[in-house]
Amino acid sequence: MASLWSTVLLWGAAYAIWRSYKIFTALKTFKQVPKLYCVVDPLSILGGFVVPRGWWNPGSYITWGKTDALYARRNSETIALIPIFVGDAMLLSSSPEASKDILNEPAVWLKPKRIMTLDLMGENVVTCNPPTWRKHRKIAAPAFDNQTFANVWEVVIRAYYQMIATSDWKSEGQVFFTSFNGVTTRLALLVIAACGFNIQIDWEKDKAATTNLIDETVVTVSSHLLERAFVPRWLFAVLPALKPIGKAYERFEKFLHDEIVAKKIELARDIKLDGAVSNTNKNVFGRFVAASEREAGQSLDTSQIAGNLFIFLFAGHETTAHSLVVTLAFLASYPEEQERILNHIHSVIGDSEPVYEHYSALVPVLHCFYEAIRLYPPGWLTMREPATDEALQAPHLTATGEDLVVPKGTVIVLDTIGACRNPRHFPNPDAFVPTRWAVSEDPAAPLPPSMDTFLAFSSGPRTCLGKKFASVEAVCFLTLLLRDWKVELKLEEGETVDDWHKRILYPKLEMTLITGDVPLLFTRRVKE
Ligand code: HEM
Repeated sequence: MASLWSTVLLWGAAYAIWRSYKIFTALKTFKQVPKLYCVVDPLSILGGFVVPRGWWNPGSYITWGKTDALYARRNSETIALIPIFVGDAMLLSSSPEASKDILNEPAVWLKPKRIMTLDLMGENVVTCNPPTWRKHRKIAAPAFDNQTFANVWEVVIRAYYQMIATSDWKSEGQVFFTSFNGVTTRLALLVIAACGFNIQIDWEKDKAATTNLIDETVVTVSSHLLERAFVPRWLFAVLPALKPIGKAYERFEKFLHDEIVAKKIELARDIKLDGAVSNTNKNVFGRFVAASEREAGQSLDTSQIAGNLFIFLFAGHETTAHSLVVTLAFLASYPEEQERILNHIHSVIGDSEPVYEHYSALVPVLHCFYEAIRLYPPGWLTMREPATDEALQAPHLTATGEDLVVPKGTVIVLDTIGACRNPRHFPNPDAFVPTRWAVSEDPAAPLPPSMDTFLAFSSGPRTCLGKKFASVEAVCFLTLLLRDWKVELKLEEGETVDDWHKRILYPKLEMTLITGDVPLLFTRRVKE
């Protein structure tokens, strides 16, 4: 027994000396920036799930409502997080300029290994680094073009009319949803399934067994990514609660592989017939496989194509759904903004149905979406690490004003919440002001924020591939919904709009940022 104790003590002492050395080195390395001590690396599984949030865990500092004070109080837009017991020191920055410089050089500032957990069905454009990333991006980018966006518009219109034909919306003039999140989640799923994979799912669950199975599979796969990414695979075969998730993933992967093989055969047949690889598919899936086949010698294999298609499902579903529900929550909170947008919608579409050609004229609707994403960015952080020691320079980046030297392999967390509420770039940062995105006719008025330093869709060569996909979806849905329905909050007795926001919109920071259930009241507008 005594020898067990002495072994434990010996190992404990060795660990303590090693940790002290690591902490000492980190303090020396990051001398230009303020420090924040934490129990464990806040972005590790331990930091995220085991150590509860609180002052003892700086996970809570990267959380809601704290970031402005975090940086302002320390007079620095970068902070070093120093874990005492487990993990490596990392930097946290809300500097839009430094983020822009980092994101502009994807071959220098790499995505860290921990992001690779999203390689669930194969290597893909989101997770890999240059030079492999260039190959994925070159093939994926053409799949997101005007033909795809026009298809997104058509699919949203179809989904909207299916939605308002359901019993929920048929009641006398007013509809109250205790959680509108379910509605936007269904919309985003239908759109990504149809435009991404050519899977046509109806708004209401189909009675036919085959359609229902596809619907269930897509819903299960897209809503259990966190478990699939972090829970060991063998547990999906053992634990009853995880078995249906494991099965859905297997089904979906098989479905993707079968479809890819079928598409490749179809394309090969087309080449034989007219010598060209078809590019007439409206959905991302068909365009993606065709783009890959055109890259003779550089094409992606079946698992890489499946990996990319799967990641589009993840990237395009929850993000868009939550952004839409938050936009509606803000428009319900600011009736005068809603009225302004409604007048604009009428001025653009008149009495006709909105068509994709209206999209660019509906830019004030898009600005509401941008402003909601600025305040509640679904991609709430971005991580990078330099391939070699790198120096960064930006206003207020460090407390001393010196350059920030980031040693090779150090993770820098680009704090999107902090950057999107940075008062130097967004005056009155916590307020919902969609007009800040518009170019004013008054030459003396400030310019709208630059897209290069707006991090909600990231920026630079790796900017979100689905930015316009999501924007078209949002503008079309908001245009239809606001044209036909007035959206309002239902405040509790004595509650202010601010109180409602704190109660309802307080977000959870998981793989993406999501709010609590958003209750909204819709009143049918009377046609004049
Ligand atoms: C409101 C909706 C969306 C938001 C806020 C959003 C945000 C982001 C952000 C912040 C990134 C950068 C991630 C990083 O570098 O770590 C990103 C990348 C990406 N997004 Fe989106 N996204 C949205 C919708 C979509 C949609 C609809 C799709 C596809 C259908 C999509 C596909 C992608 C892809 C493929 C990348 C990786 C690009 C690359 O690394 O080259 N996103 N998105």
